[in-house]
Amino acid sequence: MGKSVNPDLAKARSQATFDPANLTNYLYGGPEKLRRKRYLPAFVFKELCTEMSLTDLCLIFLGLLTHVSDYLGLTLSIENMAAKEYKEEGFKSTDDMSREEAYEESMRRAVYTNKRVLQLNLQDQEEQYYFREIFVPGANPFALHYVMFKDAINTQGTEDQIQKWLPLAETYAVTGTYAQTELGHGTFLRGLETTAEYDVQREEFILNTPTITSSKFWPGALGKTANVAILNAKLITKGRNCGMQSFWVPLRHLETHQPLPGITVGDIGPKFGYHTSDNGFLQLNRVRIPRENMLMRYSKVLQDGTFVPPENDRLVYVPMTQFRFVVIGRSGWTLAKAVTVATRYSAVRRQSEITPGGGEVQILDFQTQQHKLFTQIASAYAMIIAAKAAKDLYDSAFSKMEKGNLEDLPMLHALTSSMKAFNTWEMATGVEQCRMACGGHGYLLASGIPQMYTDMVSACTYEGENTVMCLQAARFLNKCQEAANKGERLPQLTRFLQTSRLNISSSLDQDVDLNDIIAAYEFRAATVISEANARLNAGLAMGKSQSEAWNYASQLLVKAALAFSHWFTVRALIENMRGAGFDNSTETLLLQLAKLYALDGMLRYSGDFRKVG
Ligand SMILES: CCCCCCCCCCCCCCCCC/C=C/C(=O)SCCNC(=O)CCNC(=O)[C@H](O)C(C)(C)COP(=O)(O)OP(=O)(O)OC[C@H]1O[C@@H](n2cnc3c(N)ncnc32)[C@H](O)[C@@H]1OP(=O)(O)O
Ligand SMILES: Cc1cc2nc3c(=O)[nH]c(=O)nc-3n(C[C@H](O)[C@H](O)[C@H](O)COP(=O)(O)OP(=O)(O)OC[C@H]3O[C@@H](n4cnc5c(N)ncnc54)[C@H](O)[C@@H]3O)c2cc1C
Repeated sequence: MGKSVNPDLAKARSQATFDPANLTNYLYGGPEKLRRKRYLPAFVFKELCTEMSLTDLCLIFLGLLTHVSDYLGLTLSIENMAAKEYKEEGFKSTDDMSREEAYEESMRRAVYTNKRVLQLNLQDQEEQYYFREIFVPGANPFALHYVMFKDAINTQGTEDQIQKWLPLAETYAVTGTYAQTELGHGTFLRGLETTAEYDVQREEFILNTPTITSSKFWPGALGKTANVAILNAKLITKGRNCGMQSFWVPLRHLETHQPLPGITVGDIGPKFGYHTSDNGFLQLNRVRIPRENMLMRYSKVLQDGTFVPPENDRLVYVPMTQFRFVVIGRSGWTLAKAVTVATRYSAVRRQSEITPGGGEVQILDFQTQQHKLFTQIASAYAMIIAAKAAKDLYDSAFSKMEKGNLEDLPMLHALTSSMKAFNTWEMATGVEQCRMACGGHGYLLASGIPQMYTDMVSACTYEGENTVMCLQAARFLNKCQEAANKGERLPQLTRFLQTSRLNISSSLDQDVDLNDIIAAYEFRAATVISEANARLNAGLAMGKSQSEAWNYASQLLVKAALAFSHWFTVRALIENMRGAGFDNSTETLLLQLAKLYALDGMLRYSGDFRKVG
């Protein structure tokens, strides 16, 4: 079955002034990674789609080779193709299913992909993700298992604990979740009420959710899927509260999957999106676990109940920081998918005339449609590239941390917190703009865009509510501003607070200089951070306490964190586009895209930029 390309789409593509393969290779990390990424889904569909002819498959494969943008769209049609041919009970779209049926269908697909990942020995996390994403396009019931559950074991467990537990997770002998949030507290971790009291006689912890508000509430996979949790609770030993620690807590019987004694678990009910994730609740009624079940990489409880504190009590937060990086990256790719669908649609949708009597035009010809979409294409590239830049910083800092050097932890926390907030808010706005750019058809679930929005917009809340994350980043930025005020040495990432000057050479009648763009964003960030610091100090001068003055300045502090992230993103985009070794035509285009992104940002935040001249 040959798949003919719509002539309007073909025409639009034929006008490209660059070779998409250059970009695709860059975005996916090189030709070999890209080949693997494309091979995996085609391999699976060939295996699954009993009646799909080899010709079809070659067409798919060729289709994947030509246009990355088309790849995503084609993926959706492959999935539909597979929908008819799926070998087992049939591969049905979950759009028309009840929540129960949708969960079961997603679970069926996820279990299939889990088995195949093991049989194919796919070690690389990205390859695993690509393989799964095709088959479980919405929320994957195993998402917590794949990421936070295993990351917590790897980052909080001792070597012995990793040796013991990680193989169980890797082979799905257990299915895990990360249970931290409670009904009464999600943001304020020091307010968590679940207790883990050490019984020195039996060398066990007694886990308890003493109040209704202490019930664990929200963790993914808790409703039905998970049989073990990495659970965060307040450690009490020798009568002393030793703060939040992590514990390996069996929840359900490994054979019968029934809740274990003292455990009450269930699903929290329908949500705005993320329908195929069974977010759940958990109550613990004096459940006992052995002392060895506390994750003791950084802090320990000795047999006699002595608490050995961590070198830094923030190390228990590392799994959240790690996952914020995943969210930062996924935000850009989610927007990339949405704007790919909307742009392809805009090439094939003909509606209205530009010239009366001239016939209906491709809606992509309207300037307003181009503005809606091209700014989002630019934003998707900016977020993907800034996420790579942030991850490079993270990797270098994390390798130092693993050797015990924690000096970069505050910078890392500030960067992940602010970028997670910035990227997810920008993604949410951008995906919604793409949906609306498709008119009525964008409102159809079949377009794929509504689910992208309803699933991923939750990232503005989970992993640290965005406002709270901005305020966390602002703590670091404000400290840096105070140090700058005293002429002290600053961390590399914030030295611009001392050096940024506004000496723009560009004039309005010439093409703007890219260095001027970076300077403008840097100066805007420095100015907003300085203003927030001044507001905080003004609050103190008015006699407010430190916390009251913080609250008094908090709106500006949030703006400071977002201005910092915007600068980091613009700088990463321009510097990576200039240094990526593209051929001239591709580099020219990408720098145009970078300018579009930066100048659109100046228009959207024109108050800031006009204020700083
Ligand atoms: C293409 C390939 C991709 C590969 C893989 C992709 C797969 C996955 C795809 C996507 C799948 C999607 C699945 C998503 C499922 C959803 C999962 C969601 C999980 C969760 O939501 S888990 C729960 C998250 N909860 C939170 O984040 C809670 C937020 N609250 C807090 O962190 C804290 O309460 C606080 C930070 C807000 C406040 O902390 P505290 O009370 O201690 O008070 P302070 O503000 O005074 O902070 C004290 C000092 O500690 C520092 N600090 C705080 N946090 C950290 C940290 N994380 N790291 C380092 N330092 C930290 C503060 O800065 C303070 O220090 P200071 O020096 O005094 O400033
Ligand atoms: C889809 C989804 C999946 C999730 N998965 C998990 C999971 O697997 N495991 C898990 O443990 N948790 C999970 N969560 C819970 C998530 O981590 C929390 O919802 C999140 O941390 C926010 O906490 P909260 O819900 O208590 O909101 P709140 O903190 O109550 O936020 C409500 C409002 O209060 C404001 N606010 C709160 N504190 C401050 C402050 N200090 N300063 C200014 N404003 C403030 C916020 O900005 C927000 O506007 C998930 C949530 C969702 C939506």
